[in-house]
Amino acid sequence: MAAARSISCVKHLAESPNLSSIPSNYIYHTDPAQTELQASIPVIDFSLLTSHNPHHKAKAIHDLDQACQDWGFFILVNHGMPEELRQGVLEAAAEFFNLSEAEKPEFEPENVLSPIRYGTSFNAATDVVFCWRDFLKVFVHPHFVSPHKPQSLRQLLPEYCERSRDVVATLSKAISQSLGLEETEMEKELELRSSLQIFVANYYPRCPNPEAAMGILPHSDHGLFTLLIQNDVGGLQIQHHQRWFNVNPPPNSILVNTGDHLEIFSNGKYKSVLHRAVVNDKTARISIATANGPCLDAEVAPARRLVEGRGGMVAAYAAMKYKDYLLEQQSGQLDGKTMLKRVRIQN
Ligand SMILES: O=C(O)CCC(=O)C(=O)O
Ligand SMILES: [Fe+2]
Repeated sequence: MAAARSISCVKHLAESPNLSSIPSNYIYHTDPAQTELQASIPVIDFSLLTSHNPHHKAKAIHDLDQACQDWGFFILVNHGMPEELRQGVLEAAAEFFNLSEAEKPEFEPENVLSPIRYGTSFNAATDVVFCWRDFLKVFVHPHFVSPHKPQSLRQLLPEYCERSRDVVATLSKAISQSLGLEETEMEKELELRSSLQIFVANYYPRCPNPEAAMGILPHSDHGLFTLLIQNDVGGLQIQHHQRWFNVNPPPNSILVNTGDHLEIFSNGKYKSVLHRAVVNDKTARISIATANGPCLDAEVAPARRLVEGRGGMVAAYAAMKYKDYLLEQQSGQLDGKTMLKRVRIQN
């Protein structure tokens, strides 16, 4: 059922003929949006993570470990995702946002756990500063749903999401090993067979004052790994050593970032990374961020074998059900890593 009050999307606002500057509730005062710094993000050759050559595989796992520790971000190449599928999903997302204003309200949600959520900003009900962004979020696993239109999205979504989960399954095995655990330990403890996967399409229209607005405010993602693709328009920035860096991924690659639940599971070895999206005055940007987390009912804590026994580390995070974490994080305002700090134990 659609929400009682229809939201006003930023795409519609941006396309109004006389818009020369952004309304004041979109003005972001905290930090300048622009930076000259270009990130040199580590590149991981995905095919080597499943190599039959043990040296190649060990080297790839080592590189992944370093990338997650240093940046919390990496570029995946040789990932096996067909280029037509990547492009097709981006075009299908564009078609969704191009549906008429009369066609989209049926996708407005009742609450933050509704399986299909079309909206604007982050949480328009509570946001103080609005993001220059419209979004579509679809819960695609463990129970697959899809908006019934556009047809192209309905057709491509199952394969895109399944292939993304395959990528994440391989990453989870590699990360288990780089934590010194058995290959399947993460999968078992976090019940990844019923993992929550959310397909998020972001639409950032052209903006008349790009330096004063923000597409998505600084945040870390709640899950384990987010897979990100974009149309050929840049805008993603990540924080590294307290400074913001632009990220310009090579064509045909997938960007991956680590989320809060990887930080918790690894007991702080792999910190979730702060990122945000800036906007521009030339071209609309579309990104697809597929969030891959534990099972909603999993009680997440640092991996048991890391913290148990005599030689174990002290647990730095309290256990919390993923569903409760998600509900709390998504119900408020997007605010850096505030939610993660709530489960962090001050030792
Ligand atoms: O659009 C981007 O590059 C980032 C999107 C993002 O961070 C998200 O959807 O969580
Ligand atoms: Fe994100």
